[in-house]
Amino acid sequence: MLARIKLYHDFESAAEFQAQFAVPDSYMAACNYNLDILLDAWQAALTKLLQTTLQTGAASLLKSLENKADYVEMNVNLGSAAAIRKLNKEYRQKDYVTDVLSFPHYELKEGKLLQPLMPYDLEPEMPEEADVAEMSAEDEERMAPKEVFNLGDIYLCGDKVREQAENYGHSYWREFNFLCCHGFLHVLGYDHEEGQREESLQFALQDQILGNLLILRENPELKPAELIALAKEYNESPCLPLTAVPQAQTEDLPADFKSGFVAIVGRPNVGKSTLLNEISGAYLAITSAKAQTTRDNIRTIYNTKDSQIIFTDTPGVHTASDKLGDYMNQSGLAAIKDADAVLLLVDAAYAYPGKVEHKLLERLSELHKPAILVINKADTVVKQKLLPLIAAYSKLYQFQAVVPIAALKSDGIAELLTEIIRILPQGPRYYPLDYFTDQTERNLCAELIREQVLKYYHKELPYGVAVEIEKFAEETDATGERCLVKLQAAIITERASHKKMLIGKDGQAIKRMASSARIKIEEALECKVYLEVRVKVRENWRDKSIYLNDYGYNLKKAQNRPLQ
Ligand SMILES: Nc1nc2c(ncn2[C@@H]2O[C@H](COP(=O)(O)OP(=O)(O)OP(=O)(O)O)[C@@H](O)[C@H]2O)c(=O)[nH]1
Ligand SMILES: [Zn+2]
Repeated sequence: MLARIKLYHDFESAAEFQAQFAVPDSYMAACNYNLDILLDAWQAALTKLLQTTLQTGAASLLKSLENKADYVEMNVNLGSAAAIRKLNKEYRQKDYVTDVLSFPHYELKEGKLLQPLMPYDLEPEMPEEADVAEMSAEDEERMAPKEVFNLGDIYLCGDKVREQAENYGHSYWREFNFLCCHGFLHVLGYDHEEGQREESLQFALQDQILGNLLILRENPELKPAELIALAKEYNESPCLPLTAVPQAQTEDLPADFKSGFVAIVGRPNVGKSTLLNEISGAYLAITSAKAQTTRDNIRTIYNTKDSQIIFTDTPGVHTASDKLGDYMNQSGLAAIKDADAVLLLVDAAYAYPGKVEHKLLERLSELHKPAILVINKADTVVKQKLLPLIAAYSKLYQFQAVVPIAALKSDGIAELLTEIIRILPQGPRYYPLDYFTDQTERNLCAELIREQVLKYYHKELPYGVAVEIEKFAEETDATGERCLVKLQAAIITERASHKKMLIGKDGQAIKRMASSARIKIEEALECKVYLEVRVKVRENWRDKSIYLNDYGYNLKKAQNRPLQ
């Protein structure tokens, strides 16, 4: 079984192609303005992408096709902005240019056929006539009709590839591959718009597939020699072999394997992020003594032989006073909706149910969610104090368990994990064993800088700060190990007066802050780091959707990509 790409476009010349598909000049120059060479190189890349996508995200489909299909293929159509806009209007009633559109031929859900495979699902293809009178056995084999399984079409808009690559500050190559991968996954029945679980799954797969192919955001643009090498590869082998068993999922799961999504919710400052870090054994979510530290959902994956738990740390639910606050609350509530179980975290010292807890419990009842009451910071009170507290909560909700812990001291974590696994449903291992978080290094660096801002500055200043990583460049040593990361970060603040305070007299304040941030980042990335920080003022950014998007606070992640 082979993976095969059918590549289509209706441009007349290389010049028209370059203009309409917004191809960077470096690509055109690399292939000497010969369109055939460029398309061969893209064809090679897309075939690899299809091979990896199928093996990573459609093992079940490949199993169904094993010994039946000779080719599993995808049509990739390269279109102008106008052509994509027309399709988007015609098929989705959306009158704007979008980046990629997908049209599946079969009904698939997450890489599985929803209906059994029928003989007519495969299309026979006659090989070109051999020009010989007598055929050898080998020729006959070659001349036998081939069975083709055509998955569907994606339409890619070059203008958008160019535009988004520029907006996200990565290469055209990364964006091109990202969008095609995104489109392929839609054709295979992955849909991030359906809910948080679907979103995690699709985005984790995207990361994993592009990671396997080493098509990373921080990589430079494709080099001319690489483009030529790809074109050559395509001419040598236009199709790539498909194996039905994906590399990452060869494990045989026990029949009673349990898995699920677990949301950690509660008011600000109860220790949600501390608990997440404790469970992951890594520092993924920044923490601080100040309330409202976490702004976004962060996931970590906990694996045992018989279970997989996907934890989501959420921003504390509070009374919001701006759009950022709304976003934070919605993130928390959305995590509950898609969870298989919920941990309601409360602080042992101030735990009596208040407005926030009532709101969260209301939500849990509406959705009939199994929940565990987790009383954190148990180290700060005497044991007797816990009993009346437990009684007060038990009146409000039928908890599956009540577990006192001290996240900061690792107390009670094992008991908590046991209780969680007990109440989880049977299910698959959603993520491969080596995937443990959706936190990216880039985002973690931004968060570690924000953590130091929370530590070094007071009053309302830190709450008005966002951090943007403008440059993330890596250097490797002779053995290929990463030895240096050069970071350029912008601290976004909402007022000119805050900018002054951030910088401080002679830049002392920002230097001190940046130097402790650098040390934290070096610990996290395990290599030397150069950090350059500057301050930008964006008036009232917390209340402007456009800035919230820019700084990564967007409920429809996919970095704000429209549904394809
Ligand atoms: N004494 C004690 N302090 C703890 C414990 N767990 C967390 N803390 C402290 O509580 C503070 C808040 O912890 P975070 O993990 O940032 O709290 P959070 O719930 O994530 O807060 P937000 O992100 O603001 O919603 C930090 O100063 C932690 O060190 C604990 O078990 N015992
Ligand atoms: Zn937090």
